[in-house]
Amino acid sequence: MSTHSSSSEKDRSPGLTAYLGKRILEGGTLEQPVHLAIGMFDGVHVGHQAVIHEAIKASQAQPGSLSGVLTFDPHPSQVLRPDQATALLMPLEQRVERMLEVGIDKVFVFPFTREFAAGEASEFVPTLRSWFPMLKSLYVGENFRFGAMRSGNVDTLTETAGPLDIRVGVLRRKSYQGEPISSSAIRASLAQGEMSAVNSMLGSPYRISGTIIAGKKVGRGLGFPTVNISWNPEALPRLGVYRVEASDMASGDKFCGIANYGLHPTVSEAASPLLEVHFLDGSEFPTTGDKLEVSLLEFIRPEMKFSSMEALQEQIRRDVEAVKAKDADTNPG
Ligand SMILES: Cc1cc2nc3c(=O)[nH]c(=O)nc-3n(C[C@H](O)[C@H](O)[C@H](O)COP(=O)(O)O)c2cc1C
Ligand SMILES: Nc1ncnc2c1ncn2[C@@H]1O[C@H](COP(=O)(O)OP(=O)(O)OP(=O)(O)O)[C@@H](O)[C@H]1O
Repeated sequence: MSTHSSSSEKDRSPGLTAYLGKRILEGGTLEQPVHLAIGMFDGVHVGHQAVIHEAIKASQAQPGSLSGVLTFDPHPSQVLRPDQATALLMPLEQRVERMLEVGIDKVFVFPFTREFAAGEASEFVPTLRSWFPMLKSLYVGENFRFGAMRSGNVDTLTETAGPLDIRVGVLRRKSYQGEPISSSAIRASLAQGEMSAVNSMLGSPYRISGTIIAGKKVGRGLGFPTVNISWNPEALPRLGVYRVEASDMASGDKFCGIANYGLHPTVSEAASPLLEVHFLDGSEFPTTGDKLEVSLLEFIRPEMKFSSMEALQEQIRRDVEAVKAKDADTNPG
């Protein structure tokens, strides 16, 4: 995307937005050879990463070219069936950040509209060419569908790209335990608390980032002080207790911890789930206002309503012992 784009270039690319690092560039076409991975990429899972790596490899083999991801926002389900919209694993900003971490040069976000969805499949590649005049290659998974009624598939893509001298790379679907990895499979495992499956399919621990907000200080009375994280995901993890690793986003300091994601029905039932973390080691803990990243490593048990605060306290004591033992196993010495 040219930073010096003229107004006529802007006219030709309605709303295509490119993210490069933290900088957001609006409008313009990309006047540079580019190799593109295409898709929604919610979660940026291991299968998505394989597709993205193909675009990176292609650009490395062609000096002077860029690797890019072309993705869409909002999610098609929000536009086409808003009453049953897909609950996403991550907001757009986190998705873009993950794709940049994976090593892509730029992320291009195109607004997904009903009009775009109704476009003929045969027009898809020519449209891409109008946004990226020097488009060299495209990478998708074998299940990629596009165009009106999802009528376009990898064959349509190859047939329409060939005459424009654009190479198409199609990747076999990556699997986990014999089943294809997909954003939907990860959402289902997350709802079941199957963190080993979630984290394996994602290729790295499921991460939450949020600011620490003030709590009611009940945890302190229980003997297990917690920090509350402001976080409202679309795809909900199973309510319960987790072994976590927390990282202070300003200092980078890491802390082993135990978290409860739930409604804390024993104390007073909350209207919506809250994530709270009790740190197990260190002394200078992050506090209210700090930004924290929390990785959910393992599901320990479901949240329960206890008959007394003493019973809850006793259970948390056991949870903490269990988590410390697992941490010791994971990081011996
Ligand atoms: C490891 C851990 C496990 C917890 N498990 C439960 C539980 O099973 N049921 C429950 O009602 N509350 C549970 N809680 C939540 C406590 O009730 C919570 O710490 C307290 O409500 C904190 O409120 P505050 O942040 O406003 O001080 C748990 C908290 C922690 C840290
Ligand atoms: N397991 C996989 N292995 C390789 N490529 C994949 C895999 N899953 C998806 N892709 C490809 O990655 C791109 C983005 O995938 P997309 O987000 O559209 O689908 P998905 O992960 O299957 O999600 P959903 O479950 O929501 O359909 C597409 O090109 C798709 O074909």
